[in-house]
Amino acid sequence: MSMGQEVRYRVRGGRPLNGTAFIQGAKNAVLPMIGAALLAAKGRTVLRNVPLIEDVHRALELAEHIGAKVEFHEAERTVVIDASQLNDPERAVLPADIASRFRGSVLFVPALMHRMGRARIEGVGGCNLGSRKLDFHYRGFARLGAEVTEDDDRNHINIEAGNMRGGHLYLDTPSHTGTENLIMAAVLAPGTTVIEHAALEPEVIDVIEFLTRMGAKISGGGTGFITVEGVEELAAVEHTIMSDRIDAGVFAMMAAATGGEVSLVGAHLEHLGVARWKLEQMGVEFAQQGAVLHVRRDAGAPLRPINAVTSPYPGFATDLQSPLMALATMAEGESYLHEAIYDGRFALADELTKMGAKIEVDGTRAIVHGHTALRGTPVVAHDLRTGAALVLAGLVAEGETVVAPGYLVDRGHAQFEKRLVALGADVVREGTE
Ligand SMILES: CC(=O)N[C@H]1[C@@H](OP(=O)(O)OP(=O)(O)OC[C@H]2O[C@@H](n3ccc(=O)[nH]c3=O)[C@H](O)[C@@H]2O)O[C@H](CO)[C@@H](O)[C@@H]1O
Ligand SMILES: C=C(OP(=O)(O)O)C(=O)O
Repeated sequence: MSMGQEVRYRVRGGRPLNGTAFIQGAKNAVLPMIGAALLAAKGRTVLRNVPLIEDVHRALELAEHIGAKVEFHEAERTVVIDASQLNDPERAVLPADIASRFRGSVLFVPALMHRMGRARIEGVGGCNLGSRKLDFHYRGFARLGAEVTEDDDRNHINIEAGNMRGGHLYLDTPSHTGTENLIMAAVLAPGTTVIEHAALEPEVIDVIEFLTRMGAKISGGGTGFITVEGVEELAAVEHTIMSDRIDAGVFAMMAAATGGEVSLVGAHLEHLGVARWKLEQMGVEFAQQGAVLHVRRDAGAPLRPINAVTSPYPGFATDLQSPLMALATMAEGESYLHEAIYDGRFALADELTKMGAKIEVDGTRAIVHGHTALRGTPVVAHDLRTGAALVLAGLVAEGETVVAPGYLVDRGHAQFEKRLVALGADVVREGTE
């Protein structure tokens, strides 16, 4: 990593978004798939529609660090992974300097356990959203036969895989990466594994499809009750990653905020779950035209306020709660938001307040008093979705909004500046990482 000037997004508001945007491949599908590709002891995996985001760069660095050969053909959005040489247990380490920059690093643990017999986790990152534990993951690995211990002095986690075998697992809440990680831990463990209270997110289904193509035996995806029959080995295969529903939701809300009309290539309305209905109630019009989602909002009609509570899929996605809060500042009346997944996602309220919004926060509930005119000012992206939400706010604010650190936006949105400029926005991304 070269340390240049910090990346920031400079946004000047007042232009409606119009035209066509390409929705990227899903961040939350590609990260587990890179982890899954490392389970294949022979051959080369080809992943298509890979988003050009920082989290993917970190994941590929991590894959190389543990001994995989990786090619990222960026123009083709294609990653080729050869994991045949993962045989040095000394390298079965997730070092803090890479792994603490993204949460998806924890998705490498099953491959380390199965291929190298052990895993050492020196750090796991991701967005700073309050308390985010990994206890479901570790408890599940232990029930499958691994020995999980923590270094008292440094908070490092050591996992000895030993003889893994199927087991009966459950999740306290339907954790997204928890479900993926337990499936990946079970696919090569002899015997039958049952995972109760599993996540239903479309990305989890896409990961199950990918693993199934590799030769895994998984049933019950999308039902909350998953059964895995362990197999002896998995093959390297080709897979095209589904489109990113959060990226699609952000672009739809940007079109709504600015009173524009956009075609989102690759976006699927059914993947938005409850978010679709909430946005329609606010006055956003959707039309699915085959594999293209058309979104418009009549600039002459006021945006209506909304109530939303975040919950696992198909509930309102927590990752869309931040842009919804920004959009709610533009609605005529009081909106109520309840963040039921994370206890630290309302740092955005203070940043929007700097721009002129009126938001009352009480723990994990917020009331947004709209409509308020927003004005541009320097604001802090505390996490990825806060960053995207502040860019959204900047698109309607008077004057210039400067959003930093831009790295957090780049963690999850590919070529954000280019795609927004193509829609007519005045956005400049400056600085280098
Ligand atoms: C890389 C990835 O896919 N990230 C997504 C994934 O994160 P991630 O998979 O980390 O989110 P989870 O679904 O696991 O988290 C849900 C809740 O469960 C808690 N929890 C989770 C695991 C655990 O072992 N113990 C525990 O207490 C978390 O702190 C959180 O409050 O799903 C989130 C919820 O849809 C999204 O916001 C993230 O974008
Ligand atoms: C919380 C998010 O990501 P991560 O789980 O990778 O931190 C997110 O995508 O908004």
